[in-house]
Amino acid sequence: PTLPDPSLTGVLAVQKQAMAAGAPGALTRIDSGATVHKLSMGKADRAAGTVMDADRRFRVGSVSKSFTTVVLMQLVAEGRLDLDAPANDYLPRALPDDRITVRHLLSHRSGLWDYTNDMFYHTVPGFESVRNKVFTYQELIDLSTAHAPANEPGAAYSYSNTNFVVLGQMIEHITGLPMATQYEQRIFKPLGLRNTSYVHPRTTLTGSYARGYVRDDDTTLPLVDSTEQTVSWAQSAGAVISSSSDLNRFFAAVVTGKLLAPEQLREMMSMVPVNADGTQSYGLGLRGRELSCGVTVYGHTGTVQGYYTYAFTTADGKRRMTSMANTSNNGTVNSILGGTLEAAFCGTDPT
Ligand SMILES: CC1(C)S[C@@H]2[C@H](NC(=O)CCCC[C@H](NC(=O)C[NH3+])C(=O)[O-])C(=O)N2[C@H]1C(=O)[O-]
Repeated sequence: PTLPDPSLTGVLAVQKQAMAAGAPGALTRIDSGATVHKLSMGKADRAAGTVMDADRRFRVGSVSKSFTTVVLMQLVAEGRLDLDAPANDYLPRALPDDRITVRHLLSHRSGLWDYTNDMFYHTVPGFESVRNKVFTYQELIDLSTAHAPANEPGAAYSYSNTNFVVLGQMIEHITGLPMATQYEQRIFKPLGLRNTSYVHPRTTLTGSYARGYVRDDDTTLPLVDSTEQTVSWAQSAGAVISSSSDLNRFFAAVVTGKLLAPEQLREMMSMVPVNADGTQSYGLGLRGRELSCGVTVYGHTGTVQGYYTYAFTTADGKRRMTSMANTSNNGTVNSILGGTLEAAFCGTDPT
């Protein structure tokens, strides 16, 4: 089906509402065939008064999970591991349950507890206590396995950062190479993603970037500048830095088979509904969203201190959109920002 034209007034209205709800700034980039739309407003740096623009780099949070999945699925294609084998076959230290498979990890069905539930129970104190910390994968996994699992392996979808920390440890254990090298050699370089990097545990962003501001649980307190952090609490689950143009190029490359062989792409895009009305689904390190105009888009969302991200593409890669608001711990902003999907793919304006 041909898509309605994007509604640029709709994107601007969503961004305006996100700022009214507390975001210092917002950006959106839509690539529709050869046409590019770049829309931004507000501030990239509150203290300096620097205005936002759509080319700035930012922390993408869990959009990183789709990058980690591509590396893992390339290893599957190379015969280095089997999706339905026990994860313990490929790890330096066994998880408590041998029944957890590689596929369970990629689809958030392992039941492994998400250690960030405890780590960030109190948002700003939790963040301040880890922002300069460097964790090993094993330290994070041990934080998780100190808790009972959320479900039996394969029995339910329960999103957990732990799954993609285990996958990062697995990839490094199998290949003997750091994730940074894998991302660079298998994705960033081949696609020419010049605004994308994995600099863990370095805390600084380079080039032109947006600063991020996390809101305190006490919303009467000022925003906290959370731009500089190691993101070591997430690593292969959330530490990639990128830009709207690079994320649009990445997801178009994924769905058009530039990075994965047909079999692995089919597996990655095999979506399972994760909400009551089936409009939200999860495949392997990939989210699916069915929109009001009947189109399903594929990509990932991200929430990291100071940054909300939506990065999605149509199945044929012809239209893709990335939007970002530079605040977090503000659910209203996050759900408002999700309105850029309807504007970009269905041409609708927010109510
Ligand atoms: C499933 C999600 C939403 S959470 C998961 C991951 N982000 C995190 O786990 C960070 C959680 C703490 C973020 C922090 N919140 C608190 O501290 C709350 N007390 C804030 O808002 O700055 C990511 O990214 N994913 C999102 C995703 O996949 O969309």
